[in-house]
Amino acid sequence: MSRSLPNIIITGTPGVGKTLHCELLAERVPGMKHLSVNDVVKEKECHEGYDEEFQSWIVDEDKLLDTIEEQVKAGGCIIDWHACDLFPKSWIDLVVVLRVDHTTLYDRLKARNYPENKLQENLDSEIMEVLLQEARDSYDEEIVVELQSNDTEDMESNVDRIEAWIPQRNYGEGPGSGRIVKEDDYSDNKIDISNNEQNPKPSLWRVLNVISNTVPRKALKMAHDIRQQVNFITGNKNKLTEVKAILEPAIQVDSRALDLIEVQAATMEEVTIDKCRRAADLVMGPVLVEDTCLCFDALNDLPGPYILGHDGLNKLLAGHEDKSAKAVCTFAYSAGPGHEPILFQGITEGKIVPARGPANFGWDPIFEYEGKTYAEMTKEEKNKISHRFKALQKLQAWFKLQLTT
Ligand SMILES: O=c1nc[nH]c2c1ncn2[C@H]1C[C@H](O)[C@@H](COP(=O)(O)OP(=O)(O)OP(=O)(O)O)O1
Ligand SMILES: [Mg+2]
Repeated sequence: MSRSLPNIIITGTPGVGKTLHCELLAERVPGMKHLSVNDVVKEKECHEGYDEEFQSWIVDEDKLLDTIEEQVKAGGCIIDWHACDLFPKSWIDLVVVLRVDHTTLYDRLKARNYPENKLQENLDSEIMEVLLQEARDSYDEEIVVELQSNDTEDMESNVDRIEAWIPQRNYGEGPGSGRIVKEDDYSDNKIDISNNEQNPKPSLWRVLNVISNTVPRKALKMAHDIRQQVNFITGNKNKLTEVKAILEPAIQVDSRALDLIEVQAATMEEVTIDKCRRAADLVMGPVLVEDTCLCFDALNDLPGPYILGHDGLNKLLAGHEDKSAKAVCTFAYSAGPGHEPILFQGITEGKIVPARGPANFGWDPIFEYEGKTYAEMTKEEKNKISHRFKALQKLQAWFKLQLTT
């Protein structure tokens, strides 16, 4: 079906200025209308509800396409959304991907009060050209244009260019019929992505976090599918609670309570590796295990894994001046039976004191760090400085790396 006015997608990372571009263009060009997908999704309820975990409306893509089909087929739509791959190729004549400098984007998102982590994901995504890549993967190369959008001058000139391209022909006659650009017109705007292949492919996790508050169902499903998960094998409920508090929601923590035999070995690393192998064999799948040691400097790192009640621990040090101690946490992750465990260790240095604070978890009341025993701290406080937290930080960094390589 041909149309006298083209359909244009204006896309890009949140904060690049999509909506301003769309509004300006719609004002300038008679017959062209701004179609904000965020608004349509909410007003026409083209969603399957709200995903609390990702803080996003889950877009029902079929319903969205049905809702806008008639309008789009008539032509003259300026489609405003951060995702573009769901619109049928035959509907679209031009895809404009707006780009912005990192510092400018940072300032804009900061002004929108984005939380720091979401802000960082958006910056990463812009740097990694996630949305440009999506546009290039979804449409013929010649209808995808990348334009800089750093200030009002850029915006004016972008809108001029798009406007100048509009009154050309009947659109929708086939691929590339709405070709806009002579390459050299835009050479100054082109970012060299020729070596993009070498960059780690941006993960869907990132793509998803880019999204402000509506998200295609497909993307959400993939995000849930690739969301990282561990099966933490432990007999200790307190450990599990802490591990969940530290890792979730980035990494989902499932658990099985199995009492694993801890072999006595020369080093705590060996103890943990052995425990991890046994666990992997037992559940026949990927596992995470952990072993905690308390090491007293005066006793040459004893008692190590041989932890007693805390009275006993205090008595051990009775004759010693030096009460300094290290809490050492060693996690081991195995991808399954036969896979070599990978270790992540965290150490917090403190000292052993007479018990203070509630006796909820092992030796928490006698391990003092910067004036407070673990037991005197809130959960949040402990989980920011503990041996367990430090080890899990390393684990998280490693998991993140697995996603991008
Ligand atoms: O943050 C901690 N704060 C206080 N006490 C702690 C902590 N972390 C471990 N602990 C205690 C529990 C156990 O008495 C011993 C370590 O033994 P450890 O073998 O690692 O733990 P576990 O046998 O209770 O659980 P698991 O099934 O994971 O082996 O130190
Ligand atoms: Mg144990």
